[in-house]
Amino acid sequence: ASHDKSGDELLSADRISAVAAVLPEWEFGDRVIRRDFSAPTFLDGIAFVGRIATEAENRDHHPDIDIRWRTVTIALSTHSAGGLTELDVALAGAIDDLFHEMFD
Ligand SMILES: C[C@H](O)[C@H](O)[C@H]1CNC2=NC(N)=NC(=O)C2=N1
Repeated sequence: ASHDKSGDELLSADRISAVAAVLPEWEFGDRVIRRDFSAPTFLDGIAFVGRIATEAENRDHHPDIDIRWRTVTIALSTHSAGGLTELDVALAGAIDDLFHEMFD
């Protein structure tokens, strides 16, 4: 599983600043990152969430998901570490790629 020792180390402050530069659309909170995605339609949003779910299962790393009509809000944190780890960074990038692949 991806939650072995290497994936569960909390990101350093330097690493968080570097990550913020490569994930500009994501909002960095204390211990969590969050992004709102605006899908073309409600059903597109649901399909997007379906793809995210498969990606999350494949990685054994799961986002918190909120769906309000066409807006899908994704929040990522590593619960077992109590904050942000490389697992969150990797999944955020994969979700950004999915969104572009589906709707660009
Ligand atoms: C047993 C399983 O590996 C763990 O419960 C995983 C599942 N998915 C997870 N997802 C997230 N976001 N944080 C975790 O700590 C986590 N733990």
